Amino acid sequence: MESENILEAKQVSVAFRIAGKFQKAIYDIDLSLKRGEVLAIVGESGSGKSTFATAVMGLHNPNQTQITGSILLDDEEVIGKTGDSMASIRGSKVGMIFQNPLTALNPLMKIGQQIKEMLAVHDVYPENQYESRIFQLLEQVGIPNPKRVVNQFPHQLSGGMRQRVMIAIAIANDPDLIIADEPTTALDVTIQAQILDLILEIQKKKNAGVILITHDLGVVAEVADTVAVMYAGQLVEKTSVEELFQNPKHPYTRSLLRSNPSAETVSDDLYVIPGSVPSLSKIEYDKDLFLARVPWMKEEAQKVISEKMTEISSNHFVRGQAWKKFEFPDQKLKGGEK
Ligand SMILES: Nc1ncnc2c1ncn2[C@@H]1O[C@H](COP(=O)(O)OP(=O)(O)OP(=O)(O)O)[C@@H](O)[C@H]1O
Repeated sequence: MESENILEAKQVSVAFRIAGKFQKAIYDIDLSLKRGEVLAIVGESGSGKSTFATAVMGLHNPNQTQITGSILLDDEEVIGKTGDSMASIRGSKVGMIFQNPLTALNPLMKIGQQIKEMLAVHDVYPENQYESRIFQLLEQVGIPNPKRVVNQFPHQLSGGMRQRVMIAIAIANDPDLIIADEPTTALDVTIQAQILDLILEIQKKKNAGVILITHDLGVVAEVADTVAVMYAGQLVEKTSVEELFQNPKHPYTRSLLRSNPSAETVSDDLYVIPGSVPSLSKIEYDKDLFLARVPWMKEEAQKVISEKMTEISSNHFVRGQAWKKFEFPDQKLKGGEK
């Protein structure tokens, strides 16, 4: 029987070998995703979102990376799998859409051939169906004139068309989980909504799970069911999209929401989080990671951040206790909110 959760990640940590020693980039990530749902992972650049996604895909170099914990994809353990055994999962159970199609696609190979290679790695479709499947996919992702496109190279297509091709490759073998890592960042604003709609259309049709990695909280509000906020390699808050926007708790989440342009913030009041995510060598988990980023947190609150996530209400998880004492400094907001 199909398991309800397509992804079940428990206590996932990833460390990279840097200058001869392993340094952790993500710590004890617990995340799960049901079929048919969209999980958004948000956080600033360097917070560890892609490192987690790459672990789910089994794409980290095993000689340079230590991964611990458990990642079940449709009940099958991914951690520890390499080579052919991982390749057979990748593509058939999980497909990934990368930020930049130009670097993800092979510049020297025709589009049709690239899709065919993906089909050939798996036994989902028999060889005599490859050609019809390629055309079916190109049509599904909205490529006009697929007959011409199969014989073209990536550089001959526009950015939006390249991203559509990458989506076709990612879904070629009908994966149950689609990971989209900033799938629209490299595209023109006008094309962004079309690509996002396409991903969601495919997701609904297949009842697939989607992990959407994005900086764009507007997109999150629109499409996500669950949101996980990451900072410096840890999850700091995880809950339903409604709860996150209506009742954010962690000081870092609240700073992120304040720093995003939205209907509620007057543009002059847009908050800028000071500093940036610390580099791996500077992350010290026995010290307060948030001090530099949320500087007005009360002194006692700064001391009580623990490393544990607690379920503060049904399905609402927050790291530490500091949120209980956190107050934003006065900021002018529309509607007189303080
Ligand atoms: N292969 C690697 N070797 C060493 N360090 C790495 C490697 N990949 C990522 N890192 C480091 O791990 C941390 C997390 O990076 P990651 O790319 O996962 O963040 P991110 O949240 O996805 O950022 P972005 O939004 O910019 O993609 C960063 O400090 C990054 O420099």
